[in-house]
Amino acid sequence: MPQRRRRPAHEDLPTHRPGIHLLANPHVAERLIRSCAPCPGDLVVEFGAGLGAITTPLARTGARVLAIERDAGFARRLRERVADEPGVRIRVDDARTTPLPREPFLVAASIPYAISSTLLRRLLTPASSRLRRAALIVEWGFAKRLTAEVPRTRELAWWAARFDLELVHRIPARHFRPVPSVDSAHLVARRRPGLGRGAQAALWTLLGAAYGAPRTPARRVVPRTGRGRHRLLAEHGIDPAQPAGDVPPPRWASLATTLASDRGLWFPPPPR
Ligand SMILES: C[S@@+](CC[C@H](N)C(=O)[O-])C[C@H]1O[C@@H](n2cnc3c(N)ncnc32)[C@H](O)[C@@H]1O
Repeated sequence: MPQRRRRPAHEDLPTHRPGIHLLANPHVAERLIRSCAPCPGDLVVEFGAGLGAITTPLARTGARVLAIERDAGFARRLRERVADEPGVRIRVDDARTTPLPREPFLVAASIPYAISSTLLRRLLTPASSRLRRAALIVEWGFAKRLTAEVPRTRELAWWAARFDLELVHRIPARHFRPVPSVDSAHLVARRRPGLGRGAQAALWTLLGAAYGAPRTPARRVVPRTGRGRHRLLAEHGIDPAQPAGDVPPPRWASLATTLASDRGLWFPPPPR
């Protein structure tokens, strides 16, 4: 039987909302969802669901979808669009304050540029975050800053040490309606395995020392252990004379794992 064609979400844009750019290319949404890689039953949170350009294909993966949308008008229309998708829950709420799941979760979202930093801080900063993986559409320049080999701030370094941040591809502005003035990026954050509580505490302390005095040689920001600082740093691919602020965060994470196993050291807990 011929299927009725579902109108693309952006064609339903009721009135122009300033600063809101809906995704108009379904291939971009499909690629985003593939990189999020949900299995049936996984919980996927979508922030800023709009009219469902991502929500609808996401629901078809069999994942449980929690769609957060602040605009009640959008949420009402989205509810109609996904009425026959039992796995979708819509919550009218602000992504900056809505409670995050206590169970492990994934994220797939095209997030409003204005709240990108706030939202990523909620997802990536707390050591207690249950986020496993996030596939995001963000502003191009923001994605470049996030994925720099050596980030500019301690917080960005904290994210990059605990998550593999991959800039998958550039998304030209023409794939959105209305067309924004800048391009976007498809970004994926995958939690790096094996960084336990103690290692996270050591990492937070190392980054504090490195970013507090970025021109200081790396050997000076590392606590004394029985093993000799030069050897210890070299084992983790860090040149002891290198400025501490130039060390790529995954190397600090690797060193933190070793320091955490030293019973003579104690590190204050990282942000919860
Ligand atoms: C870039 S659009 C993306 C919409 C849809 N996901 C798409 O790809 O077409 C961002 C969406 O986030 C919503 N939004 C903006 N600020 C929000 C906030 N603080 N909390 C939740 N949703 C928000 C907007 O109403 C809009 O629907």
